[in-house]
Amino acid sequence: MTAEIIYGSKIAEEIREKLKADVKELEKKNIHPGLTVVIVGDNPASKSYVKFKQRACEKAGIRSSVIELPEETTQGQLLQHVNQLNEDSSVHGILVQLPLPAQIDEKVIIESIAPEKDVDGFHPYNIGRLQTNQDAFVPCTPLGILEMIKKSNIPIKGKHVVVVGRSNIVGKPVGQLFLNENATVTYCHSATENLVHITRQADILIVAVGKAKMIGKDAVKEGAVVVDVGNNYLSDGSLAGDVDFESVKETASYITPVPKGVGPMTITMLLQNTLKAAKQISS
Ligand SMILES: Nc1nc2c(c(=O)[nH]1)N[C@@H](CN(C=O)c1ccc(C(=O)N[C@@H](CCC(=O)O)C(=O)O)cc1)CN2
Repeated sequence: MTAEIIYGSKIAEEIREKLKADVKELEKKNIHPGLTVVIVGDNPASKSYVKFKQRACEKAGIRSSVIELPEETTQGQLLQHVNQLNEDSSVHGILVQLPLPAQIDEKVIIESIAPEKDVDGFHPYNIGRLQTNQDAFVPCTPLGILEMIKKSNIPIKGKHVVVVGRSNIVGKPVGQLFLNENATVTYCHSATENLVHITRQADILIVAVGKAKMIGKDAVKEGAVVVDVGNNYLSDGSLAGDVDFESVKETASYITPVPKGVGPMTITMLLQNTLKAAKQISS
Protein backbone atom coordinates (compact mmCIF):
# COMPACT_ATOMS: atom_id res chain seq x y z
CA MET A 1 0.00 0.00 0.00
CA THR A 2 1.22 3.51 -0.78
CA ALA A 3 -0.36 6.23 1.28
CA GLU A 4 -2.28 9.20 -0.02
CA ILE A 5 -0.47 12.35 1.09
CA ILE A 6 -2.61 14.91 2.93
CA TYR A 7 -1.19 18.31 2.05
CA GLY A 8 -2.23 20.66 4.84
CA SER A 9 -0.85 23.49 2.73
CA LYS A 10 -3.55 22.89 0.08
CA ILE A 11 -6.40 22.58 2.58
CA ALA A 12 -5.07 25.66 4.38
CA GLU A 13 -5.13 27.67 1.15
CA GLU A 14 -8.81 26.87 0.57
CA ILE A 15 -9.75 27.82 4.15
CA ARG A 16 -7.73 31.04 3.96
CA GLU A 17 -9.64 32.13 0.84
CA LYS A 18 -12.89 31.69 2.77
CA LEU A 19 -11.47 33.57 5.80
CA LYS A 20 -10.40 36.43 3.55
CA ALA A 21 -13.98 36.77 2.34
CA ASP A 22 -15.21 36.62 5.97
CA VAL A 23 -12.85 39.46 6.91
CA LYS A 24 -14.31 41.60 4.09
CA GLU A 25 -17.82 40.94 5.44
CA LEU A 26 -16.74 41.93 8.96
CA GLU A 27 -15.11 45.11 7.64
CA LYS A 28 -18.48 46.10 6.16
CA LYS A 29 -19.87 45.92 9.72
CA ASN A 30 -16.98 48.10 10.91
CA ILE A 31 -15.28 45.19 12.67
CA HIS A 32 -11.54 45.13 11.97
CA PRO A 33 -10.07 41.87 13.33
CA GLY A 34 -6.72 42.40 15.03
CA LEU A 35 -4.08 40.01 16.39
CA THR A 36 -1.07 40.89 18.54
CA VAL A 37 1.78 38.41 18.87
CA VAL A 38 4.32 38.77 21.66
CA ILE A 39 7.73 37.17 21.22
CA VAL A 40 10.42 37.12 23.89
CA GLY A 41 14.04 36.44 22.91
CA ASP A 42 15.84 35.34 19.76
CA ASN A 43 14.83 31.70 19.21
CA PRO A 44 15.29 31.45 15.40
CA ALA A 45 12.43 28.94 14.89
CA SER A 46 10.04 31.08 16.96
CA LYS A 47 11.03 34.16 14.99
CA SER A 48 10.24 32.46 11.71
CA TYR A 49 6.89 31.11 13.00
CA VAL A 50 5.95 34.64 14.05
CA LYS A 51 6.84 35.89 10.56
CA PHE A 52 4.59 33.18 9.03
CA LYS A 53 1.75 34.38 11.29
CA GLN A 54 2.26 38.04 10.33
CA ARG A 55 2.38 37.21 6.62
CA ALA A 56 -0.74 35.03 6.85
CA CYS A 57 -2.64 37.81 8.66
CA GLU A 58 -1.59 40.34 6.06
CA LYS A 59 -2.77 38.11 3.19
CA ALA A 60 -6.12 37.49 4.90
CA GLY A 61 -6.64 41.20 5.59
CA ILE A 62 -6.30 40.79 9.37
CA ARG A 63 -4.48 43.59 11.22
CA SER A 64 -1.49 42.22 13.10
CA SER A 65 1.26 43.61 15.25
CA VAL A 66 4.26 42.04 16.92
CA ILE A 67 5.76 43.03 20.26
CA GLU A 68 9.39 41.91 20.32
CA LEU A 69 10.93 41.74 23.79
CA PRO A 70 14.54 40.96 24.76
CA GLU A 71 15.63 37.56 26.14
CA GLU A 72 16.15 39.05 29.64
CA THR A 73 12.54 40.32 29.94
CA THR A 74 11.14 39.60 33.40
CA GLN A 75 7.85 37.87 34.10
CA GLY A 76 6.51 41.14 35.56
CA GLN A 77 7.38 43.09 32.40
CA LEU A 78 5.71 40.51 30.18
CA LEU A 79 2.62 40.52 32.42
CA GLN A 80 2.39 44.31 32.01
CA HIS A 81 2.35 43.93 28.21
CA VAL A 82 -0.35 41.25 28.36
CA ASN A 83 -2.47 43.35 30.73
CA GLN A 84 -2.28 46.32 28.33
CA LEU A 85 -3.37 44.10 25.44
CA ASN A 86 -6.24 42.72 27.53
CA GLU A 87 -7.46 46.31 27.97
CA ASP A 88 -6.96 47.37 24.34
CA SER A 89 -10.31 47.12 22.52
CA SER A 90 -8.63 47.17 19.09
CA VAL A 91 -6.90 43.86 19.93
CA HIS A 92 -9.13 40.80 19.51
CA GLY A 93 -6.49 38.08 19.71
CA ILE A 94 -3.41 37.83 21.94
CA LEU A 95 -0.73 35.21 21.34
CA VAL A 96 2.47 34.79 23.35
CA GLN A 97 4.88 32.75 21.27
CA LEU A 98 6.23 29.67 23.09
CA PRO A 99 8.67 28.62 24.40
CA LEU A 100 9.49 31.46 26.80
CA PRO A 101 12.89 32.04 28.46
CA ALA A 102 13.50 30.08 31.68
CA GLN A 103 12.94 33.05 34.07
CA ILE A 104 9.29 33.30 32.93
CA ASP A 105 6.62 30.84 34.07
CA GLU A 106 4.62 29.96 30.95
CA LYS A 107 1.55 28.97 33.01
CA VAL A 108 1.38 32.36 34.77
CA ILE A 109 1.54 34.20 31.44
CA ILE A 110 -1.07 32.00 29.76
CA GLU A 111 -3.44 32.48 32.70
CA SER A 112 -3.01 36.27 32.45
CA ILE A 113 -4.42 36.40 28.90
CA ALA A 114 -8.12 37.33 28.80
CA PRO A 115 -9.88 34.03 27.88
CA GLU A 116 -12.00 35.82 25.24
CA LYS A 117 -8.76 36.94 23.48
CA ASP A 118 -6.94 33.62 23.95
CA VAL A 119 -6.72 32.66 20.27
CA ASP A 120 -4.13 29.98 21.13
CA GLY A 121 -6.72 28.22 23.30
CA PHE A 122 -4.14 27.55 26.03
CA HIS A 123 -5.92 29.32 28.96
CA PRO A 124 -7.31 26.85 31.55
CA TYR A 125 -10.76 28.38 30.95
CA ASN A 126 -10.67 27.33 27.27
CA ILE A 127 -9.01 23.99 28.05
CA GLY A 128 -11.77 23.27 30.60
CA ARG A 129 -14.47 24.16 28.09
CA LEU A 130 -12.85 21.90 25.47
CA GLN A 131 -12.75 19.10 28.04
CA THR A 132 -16.44 19.54 28.83
CA ASN A 133 -17.29 19.68 25.11
CA GLN A 134 -18.44 23.31 25.15
CA ASP A 135 -17.67 26.03 22.63
CA ALA A 136 -14.08 27.19 23.23
CA PHE A 137 -10.96 28.51 21.59
CA VAL A 138 -9.30 25.24 20.62
CA PRO A 139 -5.48 25.14 20.29
CA CYS A 140 -4.52 25.74 16.67
CA THR A 141 -2.47 22.62 15.88
CA PRO A 142 -5.07 20.15 17.26
CA LEU A 143 -7.87 22.05 15.50
CA GLY A 144 -5.88 22.01 12.25
CA ILE A 145 -5.32 18.25 12.53
CA LEU A 146 -9.04 17.59 13.06
CA GLU A 147 -9.87 19.80 10.07
CA MET A 148 -7.39 17.92 7.83
CA ILE A 149 -8.87 14.56 8.82
CA LYS A 150 -12.45 15.76 8.28
CA LYS A 151 -11.64 17.42 4.94
CA SER A 152 -10.04 14.14 3.80
CA ASN A 153 -13.31 12.31 4.66
CA ILE A 154 -11.56 9.97 7.08
CA PRO A 155 -13.99 8.45 9.60
CA ILE A 156 -13.28 9.23 13.28
CA LYS A 157 -16.23 7.89 15.29
CA GLY A 158 -15.35 4.60 17.00
CA LYS A 159 -11.79 4.62 15.62
CA HIS A 160 -8.74 4.09 17.80
CA VAL A 161 -6.69 7.29 17.90
CA VAL A 162 -3.24 6.91 19.44
CA VAL A 163 -1.47 10.14 20.39
CA VAL A 164 2.27 9.97 20.97
CA GLY A 165 3.16 13.01 23.11
CA ARG A 166 1.41 14.72 26.01
CA SER A 167 2.28 18.41 25.69
CA ASN A 168 -0.28 21.00 26.77
CA ILE A 169 -0.25 22.64 23.34
CA VAL A 170 -0.66 19.57 21.10
CA GLY A 171 -0.77 16.08 22.66
CA LYS A 172 -3.33 16.55 25.43
CA PRO A 173 -5.79 18.78 23.53
CA VAL A 174 -5.64 16.76 20.30
CA GLY A 175 -6.63 13.62 22.22
CA GLN A 176 -9.48 15.50 23.89
CA LEU A 177 -10.67 16.87 20.56
CA PHE A 178 -10.82 13.40 19.01
CA LEU A 179 -12.51 12.03 22.13
CA ASN A 180 -15.18 14.71 21.64
CA GLU A 181 -15.60 13.28 18.12
CA ASN A 182 -16.32 9.86 19.67
CA ALA A 183 -12.96 8.27 18.91
CA THR A 184 -11.32 5.88 21.40
CA VAL A 185 -8.15 7.66 22.49
CA THR A 186 -4.89 6.31 23.92
CA TYR A 187 -2.01 8.57 24.99
CA CYS A 188 1.61 7.40 24.82
CA HIS A 189 4.59 9.29 26.25
CA SER A 190 8.23 8.94 27.26
CA ALA A 191 7.39 6.46 30.06
CA THR A 192 5.11 4.26 27.94
CA GLU A 193 6.17 0.61 27.91
CA ASN A 194 5.93 -1.34 24.65
CA LEU A 195 5.28 1.83 22.62
CA VAL A 196 5.30 0.03 19.27
CA HIS A 197 2.77 -2.54 20.53
CA ILE A 198 0.35 0.36 21.22
CA THR A 199 1.05 2.51 18.14
CA ARG A 200 0.46 -0.56 15.94
CA GLN A 201 -3.14 -0.64 17.24
CA ALA A 202 -3.88 2.88 15.97
CA ASP A 203 -6.37 3.55 13.20
CA ILE A 204 -5.22 7.17 13.40
CA LEU A 205 -1.72 7.77 14.77
CA ILE A 206 -0.83 11.34 15.80
CA VAL A 207 2.82 11.92 16.61
CA ALA A 208 3.91 15.06 18.47
CA VAL A 209 7.13 14.33 20.32
CA GLY A 210 9.79 16.52 18.70
CA LYS A 211 12.18 13.65 17.85
CA ALA A 212 13.18 13.36 14.20
CA LYS A 213 11.96 10.20 12.43
CA MET A 214 11.14 8.48 15.73
CA ILE A 215 8.22 6.52 14.27
CA GLY A 216 9.22 3.96 11.67
CA LYS A 217 7.32 1.49 9.51
CA ASP A 218 7.38 -1.18 12.26
CA ALA A 219 5.32 1.12 14.54
CA VAL A 220 2.42 1.55 12.11
CA LYS A 221 -0.46 -0.80 11.29
CA GLU A 222 -1.14 -1.48 7.60
CA GLY A 223 -3.73 1.06 6.40
CA ALA A 224 -3.42 3.45 9.38
CA VAL A 225 -3.73 7.22 9.02
CA VAL A 226 -0.53 8.92 10.20
CA VAL A 227 -0.36 12.58 11.27
CA ASP A 228 3.12 14.01 11.81
CA VAL A 229 3.29 17.13 13.99
CA GLY A 230 7.11 17.24 14.24
CA ASN A 231 9.14 20.21 13.00
CA ASN A 232 12.73 19.12 13.74
CA TYR A 233 15.58 21.14 12.29
CA LEU A 234 18.55 18.84 11.59
CA SER A 235 22.22 19.87 11.78
CA ASP A 236 22.42 20.10 7.96
CA GLY A 237 19.64 22.73 8.07
CA SER A 238 16.94 20.42 6.71
CA LEU A 239 13.55 19.88 8.33
CA ALA A 240 12.31 16.45 9.46
CA GLY A 241 9.08 15.24 11.01
CA ASP A 242 8.71 12.82 13.92
CA VAL A 243 7.77 10.12 11.39
CA ASP A 244 10.10 8.40 8.94
CA PHE A 245 7.98 9.51 5.98
CA GLU A 246 9.67 7.44 3.27
CA SER A 247 9.20 4.09 5.03
CA VAL A 248 5.83 4.79 6.71
CA LYS A 249 4.19 5.93 3.47
CA GLU A 250 4.51 2.32 2.25
CA THR A 251 2.31 1.10 5.14
CA ALA A 252 -0.14 3.92 5.89
CA SER A 253 -3.34 4.70 3.98
CA TYR A 254 -2.92 8.45 4.53
CA ILE A 255 0.07 10.43 5.78
CA THR A 256 0.82 14.11 6.39
CA PRO A 257 4.21 15.39 5.14
CA VAL A 258 6.67 17.74 6.85
CA PRO A 259 6.82 20.49 5.66
CA LYS A 260 3.43 21.38 4.08
CA GLY A 261 1.40 19.17 6.41
CA VAL A 262 0.20 20.19 9.86
CA GLY A 263 2.26 23.45 10.08
CA PRO A 264 0.26 25.52 7.56
CA MET A 265 -2.98 24.34 9.20
CA THR A 266 -1.75 25.64 12.59
CA ILE A 267 -1.38 29.14 11.17
CA THR A 268 -4.74 28.92 9.38
CA MET A 269 -6.57 27.94 12.57
CA LEU A 270 -4.96 30.96 14.26
CA LEU A 271 -6.55 33.20 11.64
CA GLN A 272 -9.87 31.39 12.14
CA ASN A 273 -9.67 31.81 15.93
CA THR A 274 -8.83 35.50 15.54
CA LEU A 275 -11.94 36.05 13.42
CA LYS A 276 -13.99 34.13 15.97
CA ALA A 277 -12.64 36.38 18.77
CA ALA A 278 -13.34 39.53 16.76
CA LYS A 279 -16.93 38.43 16.08
CA GLN A 280 -17.57 37.44 19.71
CA ILE A 281 -16.01 40.53 21.24
CA SER A 282 -17.84 42.85 18.83
CA SER A 283 -21.26 41.25 19.14
N1 LIG B 1 1.96 30.44 21.21
C1 LIG B 1 2.27 29.37 20.48
N2 LIG B 1 3.52 28.92 20.46
C2 LIG B 1 3.80 27.81 19.72
C3 LIG B 1 2.81 27.17 18.95
C4 LIG B 1 1.48 27.68 19.00
O1 LIG B 1 0.53 27.13 18.38
N3 LIG B 1 1.26 28.78 19.76
N4 LIG B 1 3.13 26.10 18.12
C5 LIG B 1 4.52 25.80 17.83
C6 LIG B 1 5.13 26.54 16.67
N5 LIG B 1 4.23 27.01 15.60
C7 LIG B 1 3.42 28.05 15.85
O2 LIG B 1 3.67 28.91 16.66
C8 LIG B 1 4.38 26.56 14.25
C9 LIG B 1 5.28 25.58 13.89
C10 LIG B 1 5.44 25.22 12.55
C11 LIG B 1 4.73 25.85 11.56
C12 LIG B 1 4.90 25.55 10.11
O3 LIG B 1 4.17 26.07 9.30
N6 LIG B 1 5.90 24.73 9.73
C13 LIG B 1 6.18 24.49 8.33
C14 LIG B 1 7.66 24.33 8.11
C15 LIG B 1 8.46 25.48 8.59
C16 LIG B 1 9.78 25.68 7.91
O4 LIG B 1 9.90 25.39 6.72
O5 LIG B 1 10.70 26.16 8.58
C17 LIG B 1 5.50 23.20 7.88
O6 LIG B 1 5.34 22.29 8.73
O7 LIG B 1 5.18 23.15 6.71
C18 LIG B 1 3.83 26.82 11.92
C19 LIG B 1 3.67 27.18 13.24
C20 LIG B 1 5.39 26.10 19.05
N7 LIG B 1 5.07 27.35 19.67
